[in-house]
Amino acid sequence: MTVKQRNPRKSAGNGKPVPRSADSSRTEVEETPSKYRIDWRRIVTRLLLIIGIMATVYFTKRDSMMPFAKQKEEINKRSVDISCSEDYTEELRQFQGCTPRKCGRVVWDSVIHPSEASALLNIAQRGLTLGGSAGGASILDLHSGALSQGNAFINMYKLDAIKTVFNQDDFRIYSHIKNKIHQAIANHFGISQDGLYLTHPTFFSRITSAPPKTIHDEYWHPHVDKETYESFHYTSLLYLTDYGQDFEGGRFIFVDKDSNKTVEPRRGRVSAFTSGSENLHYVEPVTSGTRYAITVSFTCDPTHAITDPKLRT
Ligand SMILES: O=C(O)CCC(=O)C(=O)O
Ligand SMILES: [Fe+2]
Repeated sequence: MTVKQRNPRKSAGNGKPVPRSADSSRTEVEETPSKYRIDWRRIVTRLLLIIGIMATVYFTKRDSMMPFAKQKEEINKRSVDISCSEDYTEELRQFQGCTPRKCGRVVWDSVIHPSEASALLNIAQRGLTLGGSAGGASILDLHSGALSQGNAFINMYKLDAIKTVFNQDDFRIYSHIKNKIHQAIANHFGISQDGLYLTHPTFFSRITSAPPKTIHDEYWHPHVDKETYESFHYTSLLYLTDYGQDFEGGRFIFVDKDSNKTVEPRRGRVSAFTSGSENLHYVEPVTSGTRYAITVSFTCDPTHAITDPKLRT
C-alpha cells in the first residue's frame, strides 16, 4: 500500500532536501507517483466490457439468420461452395466420380415449373387423405407405400382405397419431376448422372402447427442427413407451398458457425446440398397453415438405389 505524503520533505535549511534516512521523526512509506500507479479496478472494468462486447457479437452472429433464398425472389440459380466435411473420406475411392469432392448448396426456381409443383401438391394431398399423423408432421412415400397414420405408419398399398386415389399419370409426373432434379444436381456438382441413384427415403412431407405426438413429429432438431439416413450423399427438397402465404414459420435453416442461412420455401423451388456435416440443418417450427415439400434423396452407392414407384393395386 502507498501512504500519501501530505507535506513534502522540507529543506534542512541549507536548501538541500533532507535525505529520507535522516528524517527519523517521520514514518514514511515509499510513494508511487499517481501517474505510475496501476488502477486495477479500471483495468478489470475495461476487460469485462471488452469480453461483454465480444460475447454479444459472437452470440448475435451465431443466432442471426442471413437469407440465402427469400420467398419473394425468383432465383434462376444461386449456389455456394463449402469445403467438404471428412464424412466422405472412406467413400471417395469406393464411389469415384460421385462422392462429393465439391460440397455446397444450390437453389433453383428454374428447374421445376410452379404448375408441376402444383400437380405434385395435388398428388400429396390426395395420398394424405388416406392417413395423416396425429401430430404435426406426416409423410407419404410413393416408393415404399409408407404413410403416417395416427401415431404410426401404414403401408398405403394395402388399402383398397388406393385404386381410387392415384392413377398412372400421377406416377409419370412424379418420375418426370424427379428426373429433372436428378439431372440438375448431377450437372451442378459435376458428376455423372449414371453413377448417382435415387435412394430411400424419398417422400412427401406435410407439416402443420399441431403439437407433436411422437418423435416422428419433431422435425425441428438440427441434423446431418448423412447421419440420419446413411445412404444419402446429396439431398434435395422441392417445395410445394409458399412460406408467408400458405404457412408461417417452417423456413429451412443451415446451421453455420458464423451465422445461420435461411431458405424460404417457394412453390417449385428446389434446394439441394451435399448431405454431410458441412450442411447441418433444421426446419423451423410451422406456426400456422400447412407446409408441403418433397425430400428427393440421392446416393452414390448402387446397393442403396431405389427404382421409380409404380401404382400397385
Ligand atoms: O422439408 C425440409 O425443408 C427439410 C426436411 C429435412 O431436413 C429432411 O427431410 O431431412
Ligand atoms: Fe434433413
